[in-house]
Amino acid sequence: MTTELWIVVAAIAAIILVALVAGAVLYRRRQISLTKPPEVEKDKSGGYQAKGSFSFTTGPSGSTALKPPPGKPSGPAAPPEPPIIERTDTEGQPHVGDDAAIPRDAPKRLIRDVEIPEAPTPRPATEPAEPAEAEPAEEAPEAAPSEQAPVTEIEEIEPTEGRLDRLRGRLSRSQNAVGKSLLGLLGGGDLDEDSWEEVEDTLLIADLGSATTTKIVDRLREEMASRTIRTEAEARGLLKEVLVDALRPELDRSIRVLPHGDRPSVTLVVGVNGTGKTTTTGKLARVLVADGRRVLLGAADTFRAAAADQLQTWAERVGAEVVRGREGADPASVAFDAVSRGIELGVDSVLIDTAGRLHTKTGLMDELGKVKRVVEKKAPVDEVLLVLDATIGQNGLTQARVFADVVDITGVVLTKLDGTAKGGIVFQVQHELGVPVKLVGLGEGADHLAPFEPNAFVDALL
Ligand SMILES: Nc1nc2c(ncn2[C@@H]2O[C@H](COP(=O)(O)OP(=O)(O)OP(=O)(O)O)[C@@H](O)[C@H]2O)c(=O)[nH]1
Repeated sequence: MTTELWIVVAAIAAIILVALVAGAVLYRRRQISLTKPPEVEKDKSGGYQAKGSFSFTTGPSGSTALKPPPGKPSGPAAPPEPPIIERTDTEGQPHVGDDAAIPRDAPKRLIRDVEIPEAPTPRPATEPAEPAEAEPAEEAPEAAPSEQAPVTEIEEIEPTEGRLDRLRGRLSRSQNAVGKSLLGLLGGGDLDEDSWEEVEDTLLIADLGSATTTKIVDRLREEMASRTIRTEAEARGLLKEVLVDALRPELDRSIRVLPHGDRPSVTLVVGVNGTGKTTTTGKLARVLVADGRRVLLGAADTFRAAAADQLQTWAERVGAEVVRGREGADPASVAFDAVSRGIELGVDSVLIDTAGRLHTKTGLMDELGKVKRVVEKKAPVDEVLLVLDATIGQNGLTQARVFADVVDITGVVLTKLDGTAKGGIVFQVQHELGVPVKLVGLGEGADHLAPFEPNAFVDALL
């Protein structure tokens, strides 16, 4: 009897023990699944690092014409000592740019929409084509479907010669009005003080600014006193001469985008929001490709996701390479990667589109300075193009001054001259900063970009 009781007690104890062990195992398993986040963290940095170096390769010419990096054997084992993304924000502290306003078209995302990155793709050193395909899945999950099915149809591009002549009709009508009223005033011969005041007002209204206006009026007065101007044709001749001189035709307006033999040229495109930086970068790429150049576009506008998509579309249309970063990535790192990639691929020109930034936000301006400095660790920046919206008038000059201080602009692109712009800002920017206007945007069309030529510009004005 007692023995039986002991057996029953032992059996119950054994069952309880088994249940306890099983419970503990299950509990541990649950715990393991809960403690996965560290791996997710690892993915984050890995995904970020791999991101910048691979473009969404689109152009067939780009992938077939891959050149091995200069002086590098193509052994697969070599660890990728090419710049594994020079991360400049590893400290995890708030940094410049954090005070930025929300981009104008930023989609609102709920927390459940934010996708955790996949496992990191190892960064290959020698065959870039393969991972480039794997990248899109990781990049901006909410982005346009075009990423899945890249547009590969490459467009025919009109030759660039004589483009300003063809685009002349697109210069805004308001500019013609300025020319007309000036001709009307000067064509009458001797001018009284009221008429000179009117000339002055007309120039001021056309955004020439007071310094340039005074200079032009003084010169006109001088010339009118020493010549006989009786007809509108004579007035036109004089006015053209004076205005062209004021546009400083001696300035070097060549765009430094040709390669250096062993490395591509590097161009930074900067400016405030919405001036037309991305559009201009795309248009410039078209011009270069039309001239038989290989181009890589760097989408360092990581602030506005749509800007990178927009640039990618431009790249697809012309068959250029593109390097873009994850939304919110460090723009300096993306720009650095774009240049590294351009060197690896042996392209002729790397054009880097930067995020629009208000010149009044010092944090954003510091960030831009950083972009340039970081890029220069890889290759010198040949051209810094400041894109100015011609319709904003005087504010353009203020912007130009600040940008010139931060990144040493080498040229200005004046966009939207087809709109309500008066164009007088050309005179001011050049007069004040000594930086030439090199290109003008004359519309939203892909080929609506032209070199700036003082003669043709004044002709259009008059
Ligand atoms: N009419 C006209 N519109 C232009 C010209 N250049 C650009 N645009 C338009 O201006 C708008 C803004 O151009 P974007 O290229 O997106 O400007 P962005 O400077 O890159 O903008 P952010 O990335 O927000 O800083 C677009 O609708 C362009 O089509 C131009 O020369 N003429």
